[in-house]
Amino acid sequence: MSYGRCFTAWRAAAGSHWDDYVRHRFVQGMADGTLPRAGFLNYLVQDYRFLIHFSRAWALGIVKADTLDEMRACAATVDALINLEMPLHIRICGAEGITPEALEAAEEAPQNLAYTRYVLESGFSGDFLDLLAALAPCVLGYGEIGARLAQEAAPDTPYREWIDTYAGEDFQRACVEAGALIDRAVAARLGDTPEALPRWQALERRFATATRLEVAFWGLGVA
Ligand SMILES: Cc1ncc(C[n+]2csc(CCO)c2C)c(N)n1
Repeated sequence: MSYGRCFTAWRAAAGSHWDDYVRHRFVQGMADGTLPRAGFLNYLVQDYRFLIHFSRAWALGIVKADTLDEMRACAATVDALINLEMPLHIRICGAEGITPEALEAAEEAPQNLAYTRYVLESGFSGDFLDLLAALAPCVLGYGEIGARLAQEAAPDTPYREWIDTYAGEDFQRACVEAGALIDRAVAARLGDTPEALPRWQALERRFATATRLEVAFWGLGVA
């Protein structure tokens, strides 16, 4: 599965941080079923707050966009996050005995603070491309993880629902669209050979930083 030209280049520039993210012990534990449930639940509770901030970050994308096409893509992601992913999270947590009140009351972990505020800050002080570079590892990394685990995971892993969500057609299509949005946005602002510009390295660095923050976030779920 290809998520576009910029993603392919930024992922390569992130070097070993990318593999640390998509092949993290947490991910491998979901694949073989050995990830302890308590760790997964701690991750889920933190992820609830994370998704609220990411909804805000995509909404900031609407503010920072230059064209209706870009605004529409960001608005569609905000809608999917708030009206599809958040209710799913609340349902999965509910099935585990975690009430919406408990989700609301949970204290935000430093790893969560660092990552979500880094992404929001990228958008506040930067432009649309800075924001997209900071947002990209989240969407496209989970797309890559879902697609791989759908092939490699143990048939009886208790994390099958999580894997199927991110491996599924709907989410994979959203990843292809996010990759295409990034490619279009970069081409419109930086032209056809963006790799030659100093700006490109700053975007690569932002992508790599967000990737490192994803690695730290998995740490919330493993002892
Ligand atoms: C720590 C963490 N990283 C990535 C995701 C996945 N994710 C978060 S928002 C979104 C949709 C558009 O950005 C997706 C796919 C997650 N749930 N938690």
